[in-house]
Amino acid sequence: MVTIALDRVSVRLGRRAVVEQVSATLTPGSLVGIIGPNGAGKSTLVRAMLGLLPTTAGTIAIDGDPVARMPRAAIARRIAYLPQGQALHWPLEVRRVVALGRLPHMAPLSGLAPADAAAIDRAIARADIAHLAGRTATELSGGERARVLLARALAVEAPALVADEPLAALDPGHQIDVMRLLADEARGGALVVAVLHDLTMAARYCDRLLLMDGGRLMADGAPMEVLSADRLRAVYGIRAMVTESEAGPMIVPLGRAE
Ligand SMILES: Nc1ncnc2c1ncn2[C@@H]1O[C@H](COP(=O)(O)OP(=O)(O)OP(=O)(O)O)[C@@H](O)[C@H]1O
Repeated sequence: MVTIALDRVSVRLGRRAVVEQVSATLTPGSLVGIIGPNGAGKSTLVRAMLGLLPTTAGTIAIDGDPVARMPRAAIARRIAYLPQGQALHWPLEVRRVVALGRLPHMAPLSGLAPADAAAIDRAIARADIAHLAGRTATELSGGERARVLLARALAVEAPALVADEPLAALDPGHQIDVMRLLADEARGGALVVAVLHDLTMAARYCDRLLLMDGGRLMADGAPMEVLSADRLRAVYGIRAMVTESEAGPMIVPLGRAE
């Protein structure tokens, strides 16, 4: 189980204040969506949570330990990370890419143990890429590559998963599969944090949404409390239909707000 506690977190990049005074406690067993317009500071916030960027003020703690003082490998074992839009540069076989997810558990220069192989198999099955396992990673489509990288993050089998735009490049069927998978991880006790742009998916599958704008946390709560038409107008500058369908909530952008 992992809890990530953010206390008045601010991050500056260069001279720009990108995240300002964000406080939230993210608890195990929940799927937390981070939403907000382009440039709102979502990726910066998640990178700070993982200790990849220093905070300029405030503190971030993982299970009470300040991230700033945790060794990188210890964080990597606690929180699996699927970065935004990551490229694959080496012509590795897909299974070997997924196997990289086991690195945080391996001693230097040691090979894969049977437990590692089993975790890799589980991740390949869950990300629905068994048919790609023998392919060369650099020769995949954008959506196939995205699922391989998700499998690599799942192979860590960490108690928390942070996924930055895990739906980008996926077709509608695989978007649903991935949201279900993230929700299942949370039902199993994991803390799952996902940066999302699809508001319907966010509303349907997330337990809680953090809405960011201009580096600030504008709303934090149950999806349909956060996603009011007024707030979507104020934050995204859109007119949107917010409604319930038999399949769950639906948020349909209708146009730019006048
Ligand atoms: N290295 C940097 N130096 C200065 N500003 C930066 C740097 N990296 C990002 N920024 C700025 O910080 C702001 C937040 O960026 P961030 O990537 O966190 O936004 P985001 O909410 O994830 O956006 P998107 O939805 O477009 O991915 C943006 O205005 C961006 O231009």
